[in-house]
Amino acid sequence: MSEFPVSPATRHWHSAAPLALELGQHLPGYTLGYRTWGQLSAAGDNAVIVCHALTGSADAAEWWEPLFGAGKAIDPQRDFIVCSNALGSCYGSTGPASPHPDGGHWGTRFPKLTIRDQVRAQMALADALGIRRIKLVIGGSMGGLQTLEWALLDPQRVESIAVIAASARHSAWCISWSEAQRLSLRADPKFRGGDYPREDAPHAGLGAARAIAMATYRSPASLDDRYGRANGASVFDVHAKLPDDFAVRGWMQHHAENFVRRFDANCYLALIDAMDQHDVGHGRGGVDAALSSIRQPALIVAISSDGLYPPAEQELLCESIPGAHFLEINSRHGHDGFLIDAAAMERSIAQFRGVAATPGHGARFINAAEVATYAG
Ligand SMILES: CC(=O)SCCNC(=O)CCNC(=O)[C@H](O)C(C)(C)COP(=O)(O)OP(=O)(O)OC[C@H]1O[C@@H](n2cnc3c(N)ncnc32)[C@H](O)[C@@H]1OP(=O)(O)O
Ligand SMILES: N[C@@H](CCO)C(=O)O
Repeated sequence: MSEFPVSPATRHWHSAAPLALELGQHLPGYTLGYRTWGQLSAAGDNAVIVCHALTGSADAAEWWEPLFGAGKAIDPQRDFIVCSNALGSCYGSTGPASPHPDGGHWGTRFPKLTIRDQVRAQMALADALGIRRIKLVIGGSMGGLQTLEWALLDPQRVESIAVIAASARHSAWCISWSEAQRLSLRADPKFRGGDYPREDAPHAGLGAARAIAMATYRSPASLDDRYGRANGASVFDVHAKLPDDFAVRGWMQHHAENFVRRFDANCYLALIDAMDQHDVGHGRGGVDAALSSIRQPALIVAISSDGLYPPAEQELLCESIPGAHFLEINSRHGHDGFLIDAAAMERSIAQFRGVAATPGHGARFINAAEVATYAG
């Protein structure tokens, strides 16, 4: 069982069958922590799969609360909703922090994963739950990368996808930020090449990596609104003792300190490595060939201020996936807008699913043909 904060509602499914991994190794059985909401229909055809972001968990109804509920885009009265913790993470699923079959933890023995491996594990869980048709796969950020792979790996079962704040392949920009985080983590002498004792983990390095990531998840306007000099005294932390105790420093330190209590360093590396490997075109004749083979209705959502996966990357997805719809959320919060401003896309997702008439407030909803002329 995980020492990290797994909600009591999380259930655990164990596969005794090994998982052959894309990069050549295998897992000799694995566990996925997962949660469900609603009832699976007798025909097994009303599933919705929710895929979480890098540090998320199976608790989708909590971190994506604005999308969930009666009459909402994701409705437990209509849908059988499944969210599983990603393989490689530490909220109930097998990852580097999990026990190794031969004793101790997997740690540096954990094999290299890809986004496709994570999705294949989720597909096996869907099989075990008796799911025959999936009405929608939806996810943001890492969850969006998984959603694209779901469409390509399980085309017979997946009926539609909603891909949010994601890209066809990880950009050099994203990979460079991952590397800055790896360098910070590895610079902590307590990291010890990944073979750190559980009770003396590299918290300084992991916290620094999270602080770097937090800046990339927001936008200049978002941080300035909250902590900028125009806000006068609020530029300084409420607990400021020194003239340079800027509030934004306090915010970053707070996130760094919180994160090391809820995440494992090797799991973090496993997940960012998997994200950096992401390329839907790999082994499929290139990005355009892969995307143009997607036959399911697709909703591609961009966050207007996302500097990490900028809207141009979602426009590219939309241009290559036949008939895809492009939606831009007006959010000042950058990449994290898909969490912080989730309410702004709820009606549009409902409309895409055919359960609401209008796209709602705070979002533009345009057809693929219009993307070429879309000026932001
Ligand atoms: C088991 C799990 O937790 S995993 C499942 C949930 N987590 C996820 O899905 C991961 C993704 N989540 C996130 O990245 C974030 O939580 C978000 C994006 C959803 C929410 O972001 P926001 O609500 O905007 O929070 P924000 O980044 O402003 O941080 C607020 C925190 O910073 C603190 N803070 C803000 N300014 C300062 C400051 N100057 N000094 C110190 N602390 C500060 C606040 O007190 C608050 O603390 P709290 O979270 O302990 O209550
Ligand atoms: N803030 C989110 C988004 C990362 O893409 C997370 O930590 O999972």
